[in-house]
Amino acid sequence: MKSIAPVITIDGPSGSGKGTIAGILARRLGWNLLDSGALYRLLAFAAHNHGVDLTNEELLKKLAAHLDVQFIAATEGQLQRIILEGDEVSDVIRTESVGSGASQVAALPAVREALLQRQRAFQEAPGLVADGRDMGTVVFPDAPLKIFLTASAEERARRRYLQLKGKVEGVSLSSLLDEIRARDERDTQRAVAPLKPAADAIQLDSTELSIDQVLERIMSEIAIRDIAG
Ligand SMILES: Nc1ncnc2c1ncn2[C@@H]1O[C@H](COP(=O)(O)OP(=O)(O)OP(=O)(O)O)[C@@H](O)[C@H]1O
Ligand SMILES: Nc1ccn([C@H]2C[C@H](O)[C@@H](COP(=O)(O)O)O2)c(=O)n1
Repeated sequence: MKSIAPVITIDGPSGSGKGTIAGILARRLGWNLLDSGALYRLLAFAAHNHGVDLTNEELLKKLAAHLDVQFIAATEGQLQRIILEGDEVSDVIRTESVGSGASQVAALPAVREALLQRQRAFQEAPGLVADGRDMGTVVFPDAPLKIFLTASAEERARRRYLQLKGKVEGVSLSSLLDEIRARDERDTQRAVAPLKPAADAIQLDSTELSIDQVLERIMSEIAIRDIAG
């Protein structure tokens, strides 16, 4: 009988630290990693390249179903790499404007449906750490550990500012805060798979916590559940 690999889901708003924590956790456990936000970002980026309007649900659904993407797992000293249609796009999909486009296409039911199986295919042995907005509520509802990671909008904007300062020209704290609030509004208010904690999720506010403190809390939940062997 095929055994089902365990999944740890980490959902939460933009800038709460999901991707950072999920990446470290996956490496520490030796598990697979699903950065589901990257799929929505890739779709928005590909739509822009192919001249597809971000409101054209029918065309976006087709594009999502045929997205030619490759995730190359992180190695010692090298972060995960993402290849779209043969080109490395790991960095270019991380801008706030691609994030905003991703948030728009993510509100379309046909797009979410088209990406569902692609996300579930990441559930392979020995286990999966999946981060996004609906990992615990929709994509992996049976996950044995679900984390809902938050932080205040001000702290998330501050973190993003520190991340982008010196790399992106003209970045400002107040515009980042506005963009984060707009994205929160769209992600929590949409009709399909809105951002919300699963009923059985552990809620973790990281506003006052360091990355190591967040990891420590999650590792203790993993130990309590005995899910990582
Ligand atoms: N607890 C923390 N304390 C301080 N900085 C943090 C913490 N967690 C994450 N960060 C930093 O905040 C920034 C945003 O984190 P990250 O990209 O992981 O957020 P995210 O929730 O995945 O965002 P998005 O959903 O937009 O991809 C990164 O620079 C990261 O190093
Ligand atoms: N499971 C997911 C993951 C992401 N999205 C949407 C909403 C986000 O604003 C956008 C970009 O995600 P990020 O890379 O910032 O995590 O994609 C979603 O709806 N569901």
